[in-house]
Amino acid sequence: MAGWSCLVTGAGGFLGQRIIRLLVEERELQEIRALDKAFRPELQEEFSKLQSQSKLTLLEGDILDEQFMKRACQGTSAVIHAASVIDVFNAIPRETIMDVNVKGTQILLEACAQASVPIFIYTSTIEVAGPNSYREVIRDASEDQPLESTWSAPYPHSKKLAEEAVLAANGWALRNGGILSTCALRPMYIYGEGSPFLRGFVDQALRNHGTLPHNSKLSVVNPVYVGNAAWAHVLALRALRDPERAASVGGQFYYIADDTPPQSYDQLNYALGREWGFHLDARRGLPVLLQYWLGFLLEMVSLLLRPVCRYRPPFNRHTVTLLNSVFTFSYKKAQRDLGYKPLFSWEQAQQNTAAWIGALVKRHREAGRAKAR
Ligand SMILES: NC(=O)c1ccc[n+]([C@@H]2O[C@H](COP(=O)([O-])OP(=O)(O)OC[C@H]3O[C@@H](n4cnc5c(N)ncnc54)[C@H](O)[C@@H]3O)[C@@H](O)[C@H]2O)c1
Repeated sequence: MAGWSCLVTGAGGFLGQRIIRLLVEERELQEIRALDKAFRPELQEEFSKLQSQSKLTLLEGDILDEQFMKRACQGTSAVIHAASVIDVFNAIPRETIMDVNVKGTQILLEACAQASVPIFIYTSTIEVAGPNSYREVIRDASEDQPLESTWSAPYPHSKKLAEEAVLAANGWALRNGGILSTCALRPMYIYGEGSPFLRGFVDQALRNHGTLPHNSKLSVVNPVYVGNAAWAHVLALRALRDPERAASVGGQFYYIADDTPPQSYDQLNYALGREWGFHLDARRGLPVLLQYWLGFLLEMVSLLLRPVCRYRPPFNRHTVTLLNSVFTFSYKKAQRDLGYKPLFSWEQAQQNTAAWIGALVKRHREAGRAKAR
């Protein structure tokens, strides 16, 4: 398949950008279409510098726009679908999340069938597998274990439905008589330079004399560095383009982790930020059981207030569970089928991320000094 092209949705996002940066290095890739709702001017400039290596086209638009998606898919050989609305804290209306994550994925699958795009890779999430209870310990789990999120919270629910739709589309007949091959990648929590979650924690700590929140002491997770999560997408693409491997990869899902040591979310933030004087909040938090039932109470308050106003609780049962569970996964299946091996070690990932946090701290201090003048 010499001279092929790839469409990446969500290409302006945290992960999508890294996928684009790796794709430009792929030999034989003639065109990359980077699609997002909007691209920041700095990113546009950065992408324009990549243009010399392969043709990179930016497409700004909504994945819910069927005509736009049909045009975006026309003449492309593969799709990496990373666009999504991520919302753990119920900040975004449920309908928006369901629309973008589920309907958007269905529109894209249909557009691929119409335009005879033979490869579709979906960026799913570990959250489609759970955790469902903070009391259940899941360590080093693999794809053979039947794990499925039972939460009706819009983010995990929508990602689960979208993943199901993608895997069910494996084997679809394409308009040109070809066959669609699909697979889904389920990255762990992703960290690294540009992470919107990490930026939130850093901003919070900067406002709070360097104190990082310490509300997920009990969690044990194995997060993945963004460069490694992006690399897994490139390898999935190579596997589905390889006629010998496509049959075994098509219709499969893969957990994507790396060699980041299992730790709590709090410990991860501390490991990444301690160089800049950040420390964890030393205060004792509420017992998890109490947090859980308080979360339930707050959900009820939000429900009762719905006819009058929109109240967004600071936490709920789902977030308490996410932040307090032992939930770690192995990447052996991705290693076996996709040849996945992390590109970055934990030390490199930590160094890169800490350097980015350092730049945020510096910018914050400079802004403070300018204000004081
Ligand atoms: N960040 C994590 O920890 C994590 C973990 C596991 C899986 N994922 C998955 O990885 C993918 C990328 O996540 P991310 O962390 O880069 O998030 P992100 O928010 O940085 O990127 C998502 C991108 O999708 C775009 N988008 C949203 N709605 C759109 C629409 N209607 N039309 C076009 N573009 C739209 C956004 O503009 C954004 O640039 C998502 O599918 C997410 O579910 C993320």
